[in-house]
Amino acid sequence: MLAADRLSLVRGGARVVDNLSARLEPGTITAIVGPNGAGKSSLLLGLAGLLAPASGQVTLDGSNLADMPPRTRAQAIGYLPQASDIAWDVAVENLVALGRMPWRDRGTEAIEAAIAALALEGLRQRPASRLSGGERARVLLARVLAGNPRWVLADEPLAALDLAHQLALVAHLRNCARAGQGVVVVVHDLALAMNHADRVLVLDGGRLVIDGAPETALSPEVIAQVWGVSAQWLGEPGARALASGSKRK
Ligand SMILES: Nc1ncnc2c1ncn2[C@@H]1O[C@H](COP(=O)(O)OP(=O)(O)OP(=O)(O)O)[C@@H](O)[C@H]1O
Repeated sequence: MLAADRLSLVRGGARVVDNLSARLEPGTITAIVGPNGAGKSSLLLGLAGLLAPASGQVTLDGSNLADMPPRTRAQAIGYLPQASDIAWDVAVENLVALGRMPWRDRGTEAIEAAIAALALEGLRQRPASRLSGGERARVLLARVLAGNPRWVLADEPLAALDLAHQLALVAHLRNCARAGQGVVVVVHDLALAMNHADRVLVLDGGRLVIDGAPETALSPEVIAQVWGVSAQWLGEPGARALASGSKRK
């Protein structure tokens, strides 16, 4: 269990996550959603133990993350930052292999599994600095998955992907969850959260507005309140589309 307990985070002197409590379950996919600047990325950093709490705490299976040796924490929690660039001219397969750093082993099996999961076989030898945005996103996620973390925390992993790769990645994250890993993703696409998450945390202005099943957390009332948009869900459960109307505020 990864839990935030009355967590507040401060960046640039401002409180960007405010007194937030949530208990995240392994074996599930949790989506964090909210408008721009709501504090989603900051919360993910806090949950990964990469942004120290101003107050409150984050615990992993009851232990305070802040007290955990960085290597132990990195073995347990894999973190994928939002749209990162790759500066080095390292080959894709070597970059994915860097995901084994917390373990200090070769971890060939885990690396091959990650390469296969993100369909990177054809790109193995390509210099990572010469990839498209979507390819880069897949390589960086493969690096996280190669570490076989118990928790996968990914900041907008789907944003740069085309539809086919989005669906493939969602299917892979579902497999991770089925295998017992905890998956936490920041997403902007509310339909992705509605259709594929087990649970949704809605943030606004650093505060947790609602935390619940997608149907509840992403009701038209919540969407109107948080995004200021009149919208309704169309279609069947698991294949819903959001029909948005006018901006309400
Ligand atoms: N490095 C930083 N230093 C200071 N303030 C920051 C920093 N990064 C983000 N912030 C501020 O923290 C607040 C929350 O930002 P955060 O990136 O967590 O929001 P977000 O919900 O992920 O936004 P987005 O949807 O735009 O990615 C914003 O007001 C932002 O300006």
